[in-house]
Amino acid sequence: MGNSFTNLGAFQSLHIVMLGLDSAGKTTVLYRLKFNEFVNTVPTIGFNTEKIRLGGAGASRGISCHFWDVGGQEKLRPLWKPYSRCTDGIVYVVDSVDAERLEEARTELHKITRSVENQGTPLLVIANKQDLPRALDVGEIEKQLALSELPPSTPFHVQPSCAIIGEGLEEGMDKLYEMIVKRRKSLKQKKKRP
Ligand SMILES: Nc1nc2c(ncn2[C@@H]2O[C@H](COP(=O)(O)OP(=O)(O)OP(=O)(O)O)[C@@H](O)[C@H]2O)c(=O)[nH]1
Ligand SMILES: [Mg+2]
Repeated sequence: MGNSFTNLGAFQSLHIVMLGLDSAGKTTVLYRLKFNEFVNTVPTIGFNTEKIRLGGAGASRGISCHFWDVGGQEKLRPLWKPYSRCTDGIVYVVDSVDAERLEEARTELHKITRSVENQGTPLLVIANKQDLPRALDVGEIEKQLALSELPPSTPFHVQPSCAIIGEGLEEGMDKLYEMIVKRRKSLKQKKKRP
């Protein structure tokens, strides 16, 4: 017997794209989720992709995801749009210490969520590097990224994390998964209506 969450997980793999400025910690998050250990990274030129079965004890446990982690350097950002097309969810990783570049992070995030193909796609913002002194808290990150100005159709959650030790990542993926399931249910109901 399964509930609607496990049923969704049994039949398909979720397509998740991971975006964010260079050095935010995307690749560290990717390999943390994949191997449950710290992997020393180099800047991503192009993208990394991994199929990952989520762990933890929450709603997303056992769910298969196909992650695309796209490099965040400025010259690579034109890749973000094609990689984020028709995904089930967007993970946007932010360096919570890099206050100077939060405005840039905000501009890029709003560009991607405004794109027609991404209307309604659930968004998980990872406020990463919370282990460092002077890391901005979730409320401040939410404000600086102007999340209240995202398109009203975009469900989002902000998750504090430290990708080095993996803190917060499972909770974040649970939230993203719950938003994805909710969206699928409402799309299904809309289709049923005459
Ligand atoms: N202190 C701390 N450092 C972190 C954390 N997450 C990642 N880092 C470090 O931040 C640096 C950049 O991490 P990456 O994962 O390579 O960043 P990225 O977002 O993939 O960067 P690009 O590939 O250039 O887009 C590395 O030195 C990581 O070890 C964290 O939670 N805390
Ligand atoms: Mg990378």
